[in-house]
Amino acid sequence: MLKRPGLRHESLSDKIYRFRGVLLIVSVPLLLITFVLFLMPATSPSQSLSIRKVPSDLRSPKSYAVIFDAGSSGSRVHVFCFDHRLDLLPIGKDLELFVQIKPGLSAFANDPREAANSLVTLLDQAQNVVPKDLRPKTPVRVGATAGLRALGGDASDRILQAVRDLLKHRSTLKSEPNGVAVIDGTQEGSFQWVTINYLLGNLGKKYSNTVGVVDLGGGSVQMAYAISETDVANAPRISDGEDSYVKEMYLMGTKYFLYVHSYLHYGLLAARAEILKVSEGSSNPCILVGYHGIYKYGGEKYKVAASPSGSNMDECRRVASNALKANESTCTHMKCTFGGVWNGGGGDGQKNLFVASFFFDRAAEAGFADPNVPVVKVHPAEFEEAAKRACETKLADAKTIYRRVEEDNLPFLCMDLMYQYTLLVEGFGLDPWQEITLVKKVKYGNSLVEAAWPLGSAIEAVSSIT
Ligand SMILES: O=c1[nH]cnc2c1ncn2[C@@H]1O[C@H](COP(=O)(O)OP(=O)(O)O)[C@@H](O)[C@H]1O
Ligand SMILES: [Ca+2]
Repeated sequence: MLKRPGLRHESLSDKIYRFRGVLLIVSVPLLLITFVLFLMPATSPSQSLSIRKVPSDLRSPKSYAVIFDAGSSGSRVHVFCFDHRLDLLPIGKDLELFVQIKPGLSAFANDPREAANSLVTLLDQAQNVVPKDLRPKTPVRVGATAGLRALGGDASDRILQAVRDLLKHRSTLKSEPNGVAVIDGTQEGSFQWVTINYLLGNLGKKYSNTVGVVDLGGGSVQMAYAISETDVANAPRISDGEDSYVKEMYLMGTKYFLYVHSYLHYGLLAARAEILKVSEGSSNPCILVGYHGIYKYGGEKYKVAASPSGSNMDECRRVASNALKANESTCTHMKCTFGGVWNGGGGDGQKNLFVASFFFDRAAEAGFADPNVPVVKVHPAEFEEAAKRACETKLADAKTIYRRVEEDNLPFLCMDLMYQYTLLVEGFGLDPWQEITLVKKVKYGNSLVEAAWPLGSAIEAVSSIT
């Protein structure tokens, strides 16, 4: 595991004896370097964050953080307030300020100013809950996820620049050098893991007592869980430019090795496009009968046509599975999820899985999770059962049966639920009857806090203030 470059001592010549003074001078720094290398792990997981409690005398008793989540389907702002022990303090009657709007920044691809302006109401509300004197000390971050990731290049840079300008002119909060940026998927996944484990009170415990997380966004899906140090050695080497599979983190005095991977284009809304591509040119077996239209995603348009005989769960499963490329891609690692991605090796850090975002939303809309209960235990099989029911429904009837589903989403209900089942079981290799926890919010003290990555980012932002 550890690199220990040894010093070779050979007692072969008088020369060495003659130059012993020089050797002594050279060997002291060499020994020091050897000692430093000895302390470093041989495999070098990319380090992501280091969170520690800061003694109260080093900082004010309260620290605020303002985190914007520029998601692919909407923008949100979260404001948190921490005490010196890094516990959450109330903001008003809640433990966070959380406000959201739709659509996300990527919907304004051709108009960066308009994109930035869409954040104004969020910014004003966020700033208003931070006491005036603390604003210049309060970090503000804007993390854009899959929407801008997929947009890429110039368009994304221009939007981010417009957001920087907005913050500069309209806020007195503290900007960090790289505070407005597209965050990479592994960061998003690890922040999500930190959020949930922080709220559950798991940080500082052994890795085997933490929970794993899956976050199904619109554009991408992330999985993250802690693995043992011995499993780190099994992590496949990755080529330049790829994200490393393992992040090393120091949280509340404990070192964790986090397996984390983000799958771009496999968020729920992006996957619709992938599934429609599989059936391109003909009808799609996942679409509720009675629907013909266009699906727009990421600046592209896809023809959507239901099969005249209606949607069919088994055929829908086939196209969903096809879109996931679960079986066809070559897996060069011991075990893969899909698309040739290492599965992390499993283990105790994954036995409890907290599954968030669209998994929760669709389960609630399909009627097998209570939308008013923020944490619900279910089995992947329930997504399949719900898919079966949805796939047997005609669009004309769906409106009255599924009152919680937004009209635009109705034609896709069979597809969404079947995709979610396929992703969990074929993609991530879960047992259909394994218990998983759907999560929207987590109880912390007497309040509920959003189970989303911004809290992890806020914790990092305030713990680096000294
Ligand atoms: O802070 C949050 N609280 C609750 N749900 C959230 C939050 N952030 C995102 N979501 C859920 O995530 C899904 C949308 O994902 P998003 O727009 O963030 O896509 P992305 O993560 O792929 O960019 C929706 O189901 C939305 O309700
Ligand atoms: Ca998200």
